[in-house]
Amino acid sequence: MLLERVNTPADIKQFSLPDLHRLAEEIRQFIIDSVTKTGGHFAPNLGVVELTIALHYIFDSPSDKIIWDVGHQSYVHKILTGRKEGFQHLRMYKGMSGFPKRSESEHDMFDTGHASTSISAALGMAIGRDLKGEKNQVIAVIGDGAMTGGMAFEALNHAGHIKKDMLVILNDNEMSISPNVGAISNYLMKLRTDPYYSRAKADIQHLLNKIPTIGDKVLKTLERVKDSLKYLMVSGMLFEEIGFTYLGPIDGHDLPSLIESLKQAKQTKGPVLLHVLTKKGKGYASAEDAPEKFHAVSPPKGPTAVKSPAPSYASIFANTMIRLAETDERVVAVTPAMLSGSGLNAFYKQFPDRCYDVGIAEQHAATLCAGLACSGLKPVLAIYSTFLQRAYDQMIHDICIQNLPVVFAVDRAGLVGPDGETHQGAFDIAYMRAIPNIQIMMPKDENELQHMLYTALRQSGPVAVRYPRADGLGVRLDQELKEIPMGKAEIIRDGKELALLALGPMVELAKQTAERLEAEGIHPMVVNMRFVKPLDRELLLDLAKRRMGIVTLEEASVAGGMGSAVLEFYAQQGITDMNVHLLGLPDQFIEHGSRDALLDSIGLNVDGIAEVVKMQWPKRKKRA
Ligand SMILES: Cc1ncc(C[n+]2csc(CCOP(=O)(O)OP(=O)(O)O)c2C)c(N)n1
Ligand SMILES: CC(=O)[C@@H](O)[C@H](O)COP(=O)(O)O
Ligand SMILES: [Mg+2]
Repeated sequence: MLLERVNTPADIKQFSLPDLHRLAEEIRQFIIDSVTKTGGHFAPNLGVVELTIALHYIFDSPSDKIIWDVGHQSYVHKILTGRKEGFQHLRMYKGMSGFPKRSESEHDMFDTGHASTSISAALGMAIGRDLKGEKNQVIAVIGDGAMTGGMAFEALNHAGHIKKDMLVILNDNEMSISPNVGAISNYLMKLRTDPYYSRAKADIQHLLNKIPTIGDKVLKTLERVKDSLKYLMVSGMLFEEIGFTYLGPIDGHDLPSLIESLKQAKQTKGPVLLHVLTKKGKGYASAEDAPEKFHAVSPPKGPTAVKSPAPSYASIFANTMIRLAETDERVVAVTPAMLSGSGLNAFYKQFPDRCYDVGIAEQHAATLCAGLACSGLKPVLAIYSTFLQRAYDQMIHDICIQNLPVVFAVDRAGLVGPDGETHQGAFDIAYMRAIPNIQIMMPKDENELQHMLYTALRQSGPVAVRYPRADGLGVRLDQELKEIPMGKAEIIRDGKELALLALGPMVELAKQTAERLEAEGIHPMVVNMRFVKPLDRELLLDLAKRRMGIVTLEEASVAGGMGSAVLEFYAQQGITDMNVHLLGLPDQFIEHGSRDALLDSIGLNVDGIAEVVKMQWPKRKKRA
């Protein structure tokens, strides 16, 4: 096995072309065998096997810097840079990350996870190199999906202007997670499929090469002729127009042309964009046929695993959206490239003109919703908590200042697990709560989610409904959707002495903890807070009147979270002697791992909460 001999990129430099082909086959099989066992991003990595081998064959990592946009396609890079063994624990707690991590390897130049950052980072490294008088290469590998992100164009705009030597490799497989969307994607299609342009370009190049050494002047003229022909044949060579040398498109699975093109790119001054055509899922038939389904795969459920009978929150969101859209034609859904992740495929099928996948463009998605609301529609922005971070100013400037009725369906709120720090939905309560006019709620289960969505669409201003990346509790779904009184909490069980104020999935945890404490003579009240903004003032004042201690529970950053809101409330009321303890996500980025392992690691479990309660209220006697 050649792969056994590869522990650093230098190990492949001496390989012959047949060796490199064999290595590609071995790596592809390694990914299939390993990732189908552990779960992880699958089709994207099968699509970049040859590209990554060619990159490490031509460039010298880590002195040459390779940045992987999104980074979900960096498994081949990790295999070639000495981390084969890490795949046994891919994305597991304390195991290898599924994304590039500077802390993991000297070959990982930039931590990624969110899309469209690689060109900016690469340009920064190119400027840094030149200021320090260094000579290394800088390469950004960005997919056609990530290229729909506005930030990518901000970087292209800057790079094309200041003309630093750098290489952008556009890995074009016509897919985002779903089929890629937008005019840029159509443009790339034209470049991909315009045989006339690529043939004529080859003919001209052949002609130029055939003419014995000719004076620079003539060569420059002929180059201009070639370029103007290029312009003529593919109108507005977008990348050339903004200052890049465009190379390609080339077959991203053909090692000789990859190697040849990378050599050419390496010798070309200024910013270069190499357009590489790949097949997402290459080498695994079902992934090639269904790259969306195989974008990421889950580990096989063990023989003993019981399939949860409960639907996922995302599926409840999607089904409720269909119900709401059927009865109100103003309801419109918008998603920034997460159609399947948000569960909206069926909605799109039923309402194709009321469902917009805008590409990886969260800022645009938010302000599009503002425009839709201004025209009297009821837009629902289906967006992951972590990706909503991209649209923070749009929330404030375009939606909340104008107090527009936009519903934010904030999915993946709380710990998402294996995707780690870049994807945990930790901060949305803190970053939304400070914005005037917005209302924020979170259901305790899937039945309450459907009622909250119904309630949110009946509000006259912006509302966020946040829910986790999880299956529901398997509770019965009410047939009739009903309005939940805004700002009204639900007392699950009364109690004495202290109250557990819980949000979302923490309500179930609070109930289990209360049962545990009963046996220890402690009888906590359990409250389903339902709302972060507005808080249930009446409830909080009553707790103060009853001299109750409080433990707040949320799967969100404690800093700025629901607990902070409770503290602020009492402070504003001049009630200064409340015993309030805040539990939630600590002031650190939460790494990858299963959600349960992560909750245990921060003590957000029955044991952890019970410990805090007994510490805070130690005086209870044990039952005789
Ligand atoms: C800002 C942001 N929005 C959404 C996502 C979710 N996401 C992860 S990969 C992906 C598609 C990327 O497509 P492309 O760049 O073409 O890579 P491919 O999977 O095709 O290799 C999306 C939308 C993300 N990582 N970051
Ligand atoms: C890399 C990326 O950002 C997406 O593929 C993300 O991992 C999807 O997350 P879900 O699996 O929660 O839909
Ligand atoms: Mg793609």
